[in-house]
Parts: sequence; C-alpha cells; structure tokens
Amino acid sequence: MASFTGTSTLDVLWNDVSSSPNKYLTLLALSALVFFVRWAATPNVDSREPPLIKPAIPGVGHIINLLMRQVDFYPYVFHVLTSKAYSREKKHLAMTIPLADKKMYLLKSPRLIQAAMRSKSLSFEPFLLEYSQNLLGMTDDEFAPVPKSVPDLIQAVHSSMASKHLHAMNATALNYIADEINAIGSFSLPSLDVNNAWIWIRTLITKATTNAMFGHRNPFHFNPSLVDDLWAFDNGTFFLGTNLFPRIFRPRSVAARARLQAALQKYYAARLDEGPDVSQIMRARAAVLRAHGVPNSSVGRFEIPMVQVGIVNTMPIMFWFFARVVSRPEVLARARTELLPLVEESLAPAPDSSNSMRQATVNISVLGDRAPFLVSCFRETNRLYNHAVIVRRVMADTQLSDDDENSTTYLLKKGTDVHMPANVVHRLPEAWGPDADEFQPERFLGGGATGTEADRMRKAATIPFGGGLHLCPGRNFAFAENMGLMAALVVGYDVRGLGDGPGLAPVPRAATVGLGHAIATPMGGGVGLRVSITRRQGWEDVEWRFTSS
Ligand code: HEM
Repeated sequence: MASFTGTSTLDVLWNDVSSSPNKYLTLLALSALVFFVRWAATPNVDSREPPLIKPAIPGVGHIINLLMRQVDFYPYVFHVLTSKAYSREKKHLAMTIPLADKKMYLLKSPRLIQAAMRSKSLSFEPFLLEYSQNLLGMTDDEFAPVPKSVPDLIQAVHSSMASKHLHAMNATALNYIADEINAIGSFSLPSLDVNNAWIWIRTLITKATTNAMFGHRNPFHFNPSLVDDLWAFDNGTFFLGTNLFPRIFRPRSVAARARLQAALQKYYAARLDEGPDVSQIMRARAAVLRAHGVPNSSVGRFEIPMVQVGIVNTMPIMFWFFARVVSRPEVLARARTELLPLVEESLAPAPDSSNSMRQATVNISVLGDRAPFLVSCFRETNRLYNHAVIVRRVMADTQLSDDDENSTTYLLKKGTDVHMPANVVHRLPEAWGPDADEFQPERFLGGGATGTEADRMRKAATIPFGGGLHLCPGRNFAFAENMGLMAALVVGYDVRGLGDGPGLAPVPRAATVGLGHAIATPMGGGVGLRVSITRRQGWEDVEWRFTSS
C-alpha cells in the first residue's frame, strides 16, 4: 500500500510486483497477446472480393516486402508468389493484399484496370489531399482552403494543356532546347562533351520545362541551383509525402523544399504568374488557389508538386529514349531516314549581319503521324521504363467485371485502396508476347490498326499515363519535348559514346524504382556515361527552330 513517508513511486511499484507477481505476469501476457493478434490480424475478406494472398510472415510480411522491394514488389507478388504457393487461383486477375489489419487490392488484368480507371466510384482525390499536405510541409491552417479547391484545380489543369495552350508550351520549351543545341558547333563550342548524359538531359529538360511553365521570369532561370533542388526534393518524395521522419532520412530534400518554396513564394507574391508568356496551366492554377482564399504567400509554397510532375517523368523517359536510339546504329539510321523529309529548310536573315543563314524547322505537330518509327521507339521506352502505380480509393462498394470469357467479377469494398502497377501490365507475356522484357523498337509500328483481340489487349495493357478522369494532362507536352529533341539530334548531330563497341558505354541497367516514383533511373546515376555531340556533315551551319500548330 502506498504511503506518504518519502517512498518513491518506483519503490511502491516494486513492492507491489514482489507481493503479487502473478497479477503483473498475467497483465504482461495479455498485452503481448493483444499485440500479437493485431500484428497477425487478417482483414475480413468477402468471397466476392479478389482472392486473399496471405504473407509468409503473418500480418507484416507484405509490408516488409513492399519496403524492401519498392515498386518491384508488384511483379514479385504476381509472378513469384502466385506461381509457387497460390497456384489454385490460376489467372490472378486481381488480388487482395493484407497489410497488418488493413488491405489493398492489386489489379493485374488490363481489362479490369481499364474498368477501374473509368469507374466513377473509384477516386484519386483522397490521395492528393493526404499526400500533398505532408509533401509540402504545410500547417493545418495553411492547408485549410486547399481541399475545396481540388476539383477546380483538376479541371484547370486538364483544360490548360490542350490546343493553343499546349502549342505555346511546346514551342517555348523546344525553342529553349534549340538555343542550347544551336550553340554546338560554334567557335567556342566545337563539340559538346558531357561527362554524364543523365545530368545533361536532366538540366536541359528541367530548364526547358520551367521556362515553358513560368515564362521569362522563370525562377529556375535566375537561380540555376534550383534545378538540383527540384531533383533533391523529388528524391525525398516518399519520406516527405508519408511524413516518415523526412528530417532524418532525407534532410537534403527538406532543405531543397525550403529553397524551392522560398523562390516560388517570391514569384507568386509579385504576381509574376500573370505575365503574358506564362503558361495557361500555371496561371489558371494560381487563379483557382487565390479564388479559394489561399493567400498569395502560400500559392508558391503549394505549386512545387506541379513543377515536379511536369518534369520528373518526362526527363527520365527522355534519357532512355535517347540512349536506346543513339546506341543502336540501325535504329538511328532508320529514324534519320524517316525524319529527313519532315525537316523544313529555309533561309533567314542572320542576326547582326546582312548575310542569310540556313534554318531547319521541325513542326512538332506532324511527327505523331509522319514519324511512326520514332513514335514506336518512344512508346516502347515508356512501356519498359515506366513503373507508375495508378492508385484509386474505393468510395462506395463497387462491382468490377473483367469482361473475359468467364465474365469474372469482383467486389471492391468501400475505403480500400486499389493499386494498378504499370510494371506488371506493361510486361504481361499474354499481351506483349515472349519478348515482353526486351526493347523492340518496332513493337508499336501499326499497332492497334487491325482491331483484333490481341490489339485490344495491348491497348488496354498500355497505361504509362494512367487513364479515366485523371489521364495525365501533360502527356502531349512530354511527347513533344521528347520527339522534338530527338528529331533534331538524329538529323543534325552525331552523338558518340553510347553503344556496344570498344570504348563505348552500353545502355545502363535500370535501378529499382522507389515507392512514390514512376520512371526508372540508370544504375550509378549516369556516372561514366560520357557523350560527345557534334554537328553532322552538311548540317554545320543550320539553326534549329520548332513550331507547334
Ligand atoms: C513521360 C512523361 C509523363 C508521364 C509518364 C506521366 C505520367 C502520369 C501518370 C501515370 C499520372 C496519373 C494518372 C492517373 O492517375 O490516372 C499523371 C498525372 C498527372 N500528370 Fe503526368 N506524366 C508525364 C508528364 C507530365 C507533364 C509534362 C505534366 C505537366 C506539364 C504532367 C502533369 C500531370 C498532372 C497535373 C497529373 C494529375 C492529373 C489529375 O489528377 O487529374 N505530367 N501523369
């Protein structure tokens, strides 16, 4: 019994434990049991839901696997786990994955995925909100006006990336790229020798895209160290977005975020987003945020993820596209033959002189139809290197049908998250054939033209840009940046350094893609990927320009 004679609480506790140890042992055993039951819990799964795949370690096995394998978890579950222990469910169109006492659905069937992306009762918006506030490190007060603005923001984004707005962005980004490559072959830069092709493309695409987004007052132009900051921030996406001790695990990302936010805060506070050459997408988003009561000082803090999505997927795709085309002489030669007739040559007055100079103009809008081989290479790059996981939350119990010969139908329960991994469907042998893991530059030539079941399957199994209401609004801009840069390089330049011969660097292997990221990066971060870019014979004096109409 406790007394007030100066005895400490610990003494009292110890006396009590000594006098009745069984009471404390029972309490300890009960707590351990409760903990174990929760730990090993399997969520309830209705027989109509996708089949449950139990982990080897009860409760937490899938969580450990997901953290260890990152986005490789998805193919692992479908191919390895299912083929060994779970072969009763032959087709594995979909599955339920328990994560402690929660669960998520994984979809593998391309038809189910298309149905899920079309479904109105599956939503992307909850993720936007849960994730963004952490990602941006915003307080509850600062974030309070944002949730209501989300539908308007999404609408603004989609209507701002079409027709004349898209053409304006294409032309600005590509003419920035043109200025950079036009300098090659000049007296001061006879050849562009880069030590790391990955970093060269990263800088080029980041600057070109931010110029197209922000106009001539682009903060990334005036402060080039923001380019590295954007990539350092992106590197911490998972830890920042989930708030998993980012200051410990990704301190550089936290610091980079602060610098990016400060720079964009200044830009928006001065209302530079209202300038005449600012992209419609950035103008419209800022207008929506302000109309919903987001103070001017916070608009810039909020806009970093928009800059991030506009760049961090396009750039790595550009790198692999470039590496795959320039490293294979036969691919390069075929692309060159196809592109040559599409380059318009003309004479234009040279600046600072009475002479004329040759101009080579690429109208980016014709490449989609008239450069099918290069388009096929681009699409094949996106198929192989895109590991996007399309996510939706089930907002109301929903039946989803596969539309296969058995009309397999699953029940998806309200509140559960659905994951649709591109790195599974983009490599399904039943859609892509036995060489699904290989880069086949001709794979998309004439694809879809015959309307066969195989074509329909491949179309449904192509999800690099997601689908439904949230289909990536930037896909045509990404296409233009990729195709434009490649077209000029292929026709007007020699790129040496990558390939299979002596002294050449092979196309690097792709590193494992981390959770929260979509496109593979090269192993080793591009170190050792030296390339040298010079003018091709006959194209030495040409000035490259781009149009988009
Ligand atoms: C190769 C380059 C790109 C890839 C692979 C890519 C991929 C994706 C994917 C997979 C999604 C999710 C779609 C869904 O959930 O259904 C998405 C959404 C989005 N992307 Fe892209 N993207 C690229 C380039 C761009 C560019 C250049 C921009 C803008 C300039 C952009 C802006 C967006 C936005 C704003 C969303 C969210 C749309 C919404 O919630 O409705 N993306 N993108």
